[in-house]
Amino acid sequence: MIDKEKIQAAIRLFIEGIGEDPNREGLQETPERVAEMCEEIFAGIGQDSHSVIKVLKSEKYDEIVLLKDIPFYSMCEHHLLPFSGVSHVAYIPQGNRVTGISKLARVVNIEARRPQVQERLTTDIAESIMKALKPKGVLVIIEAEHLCMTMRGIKKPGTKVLTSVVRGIFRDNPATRAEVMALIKGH
Ligand SMILES: Nc1nc2c(ncn2[C@@H]2O[C@H](COP(=O)(O)OP(=O)(O)OP(=O)(O)O)[C@@H](O)[C@H]2O)c(=O)[nH]1
Ligand SMILES: [Zn+2]
Repeated sequence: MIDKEKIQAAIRLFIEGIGEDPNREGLQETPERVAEMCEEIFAGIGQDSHSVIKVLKSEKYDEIVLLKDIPFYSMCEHHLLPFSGVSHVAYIPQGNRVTGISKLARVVNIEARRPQVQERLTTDIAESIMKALKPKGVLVIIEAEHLCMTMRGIKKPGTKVLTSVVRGIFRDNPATRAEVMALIKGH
C-alpha cells in the first residue's frame, strides 16, 4: 500500500535537499502531485500478476500466440529514473489453456509498475505466465531505453537494452523459436 503522507514528507525534504524552496508557488503542490503519481506508477507493488490470467475455457488453440510491441514504463530501482520501451510476449498453450490477450499486457503492467531492473522484469513476466497457464513454452523480449544511461552518467542516448527469457518449447526447439522470432521481426 502506498503511504501518500510519507511520500509527501519525503518530497518536501527532497526539494529542500536539492536547495529549492518547497514553499515557492510552483512547488507548493508538488509533494501531493508526486504522491498521486506514485499511486499510479508503483501500482504493481504487492500485486500477484499471475492472478489476473484467466483461462478461456471455450477456446481450442495450441499454436503460437504473440503480443508484439506492448509499450511499458518502469522505474529503474538504482536511480529511480524511468526506463521504457516495448515488450513482446509469446506463448504456446497446453491443453487449450488460452487466456484473454489483454491479460498478457496486464501482466506486463503489473510487473513494470514497481522499482525494477530489466532482467527481473523480463523473468517475472515469463514466470507469471508459466505459473498461471502452464503452457508448452513462453518467450518474453524487452527492448528498452534507460534514462539513467541517457540523461546522466555515461550519457548514451539511443542505446537500447534487449533482454529475453525463453522457457519450455521455445528453448528446446530451435524451429519453434525461429518461428516466433520471425513473427516478432515482422516476416
Ligand atoms: N543490469 C541492469 N543494470 C541496470 C539497470 N538499470 C540500471 N542499471 C545499472 O545499474 C548500475 C548501478 O551502478 P552503480 O555503480 O551502483 O551506480 P552509478 O555510480 O550511478 O553508475 P553509472 O550509471 O555507471 O554512473 C549502473 O551500471 C546502471 O547502468 C537494469 O535494468 N539492469
Ligand atoms: Zn538506473
